Order: sequence, then C-alpha cells, then structure tokens
Amino acid sequence: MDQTPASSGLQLDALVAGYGGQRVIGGISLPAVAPGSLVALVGPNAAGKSTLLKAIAGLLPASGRVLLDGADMATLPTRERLRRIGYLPQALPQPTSLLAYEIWQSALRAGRSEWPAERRAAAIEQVVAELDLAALGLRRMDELSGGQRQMVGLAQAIVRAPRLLLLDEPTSALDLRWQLTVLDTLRRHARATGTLCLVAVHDLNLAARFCDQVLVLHHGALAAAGAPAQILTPALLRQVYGVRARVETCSQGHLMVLADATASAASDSVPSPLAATP
Ligand SMILES: Nc1ncnc2c1ncn2[C@@H]1O[C@H](COP(=O)(O)OP(=O)(O)OP(=O)(O)O)[C@@H](O)[C@H]1O
Repeated sequence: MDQTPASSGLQLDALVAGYGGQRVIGGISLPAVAPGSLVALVGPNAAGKSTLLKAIAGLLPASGRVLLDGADMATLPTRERLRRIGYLPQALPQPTSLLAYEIWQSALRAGRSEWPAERRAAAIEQVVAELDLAALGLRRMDELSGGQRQMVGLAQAIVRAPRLLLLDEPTSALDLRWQLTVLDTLRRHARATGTLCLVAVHDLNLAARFCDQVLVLHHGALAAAGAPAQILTPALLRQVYGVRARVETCSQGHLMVLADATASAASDSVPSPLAATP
C-alpha cells in the first residue's frame, strides 16, 4: 500500500506568472504529483513551458502557490528553496575555461555546503556513473560539444540531490543514444531516490515511453494531465498542436505518436502561438 503522506510531492495552486505586465501562465492548479515520478511537460512552442518551470523554481514573480512536500516555497528562505529545487535552464551551459568536475564541485559548494568533502566527492562519483560521464570530468567546458555541455549541466542539477528537479529540454542537444540514456537515468533516479522530475520535452515519444505522467500546456493553461496512454490521443494532438496524428503501439510495446500532416484544411486549422500577433 502507498504510505506516501497526502501532502508530499508537488502541488500547484492557481499559479500565475509572466513578464512585466504580460501574463503567460494563467492560473494553473495541479493536484499533488507523487515523489519519485518522472513527469513530462509538453506543449507547442510558446505555450509557456519554460515560464512555468521558472515560476515553480521561484525565478519569476508569481502569484498562487507552489507546494513541495506540503511546504509553500514562497515562505522558505532562498537558500532552502535552492536546496529543495534543482533547475536546468533551456540554454546550454556556457563554454567557460572551467573543468566539468569544477562545475559539479561548485554546484555542491553552493547548494550542499553542509555536506562533508567525502560526501560531495561521492555524490559527484555517483552522478558521473549514473550518466556515464567519466570521460568528461577533466575536460574544459569550452572544449566540449553542445551535447556534452548539456550533459554536464544535467549532472550539475542532479548532483545536489534536490527533492524536485525542473529540467527545461534537457535532451535538446543530444543524439538518439543520449536521449534514451537521459530519460532512462532520470526514471531510475526518480524511483530510487524519490526525487520528482518535471521535464519539458518536445519529443512526445520520449514522454510516452519513459514518463509516468504527461502535463500538456496550451496557451499558458493546463490542457490535459495524466498517464501518457490516456492523454496522448489524436484528438488532443489536433487540438493542441494542430496536427493530424496517429497514436499506435509499436512492436516493442511502446506508445508511438506518428504525425501525418498539419491540420491544414480550413475547417480544422489550429492557430499556432508562433503565428499569433502580439
Ligand atoms: N523574458 C521574456 N520576456 C517577455 N516575454 C517572454 C520572455 N520569455 C518568454 N516570453 C514569452 O512567454 C511566452 C511563453 O514562452 P516560453 O518560453 O515559456 O514558452 P515554451 O513553451 O517554453 O516555448 P518553446 O517550446 O518554444 O521553448 C511566449 O509568448 C514568449 O514570447
């Protein structure tokens, strides 16, 4: 039986956020998502995925509440919030002269100063093993490829062992093999540690294959939330993305989204947020 207390995990209560006077996230409420879950945040370009992740991370002015394990994040000192929430931005880490290992060390100095040196070294060793990054530790960031820097950034977010990991398109620069490695590792990591991982991704097949839940964002609102097989339907893909798509089970038993065409006929066209006039 599930012994998880009702208040554990992530809960959003009428969360509103945006930039200046412009509201982007229009009052999102989400019943508690359980610790140990891997959750995909999907939706079209400009739907508000990055904005929502930044608002949950406390990086944007927001109204409403973000509750993590029952605690209102807005009431916590910044340092404590940073300890509980790890955030990987969409932009790749800068190509500086620092070594990857130094990046991970400085993340721990900033976020886990209470840990003794041996524990910090062990945490780095563990994340390096989980993500298969031994070859990168002693390489300078400005000598790494974009995908390699993205992996270093991901390890930087994970190594501090936050309760909630917010990852904004962590696979955007990665090839097929590393996309699978990252999603598989995140799922294992979530299960093993109870970390809740909320991951913005565009690849619906990765979301369907690895994630426990999918949150679909559309025009700054939650259009659907639930298990991939329930949420990723042709009707939703047409409504939210403006595409005609099939959702089928492949020979390996994985749910696959196959986009056939844009819904271009006048009767079923869906306005793209990228085409919207300000
Ligand atoms: N710094 C900013 N200042 C003003 N508006 C912004 C800013 N960042 C994003 N926006 C606007 O907020 C809206 C949502 O952007 P956001 O980056 O959250 O979308 P997204 O779903 O992450 O998109 P994508 O999939 O293209 O990365 C867009 O209309 C965008 O133009």
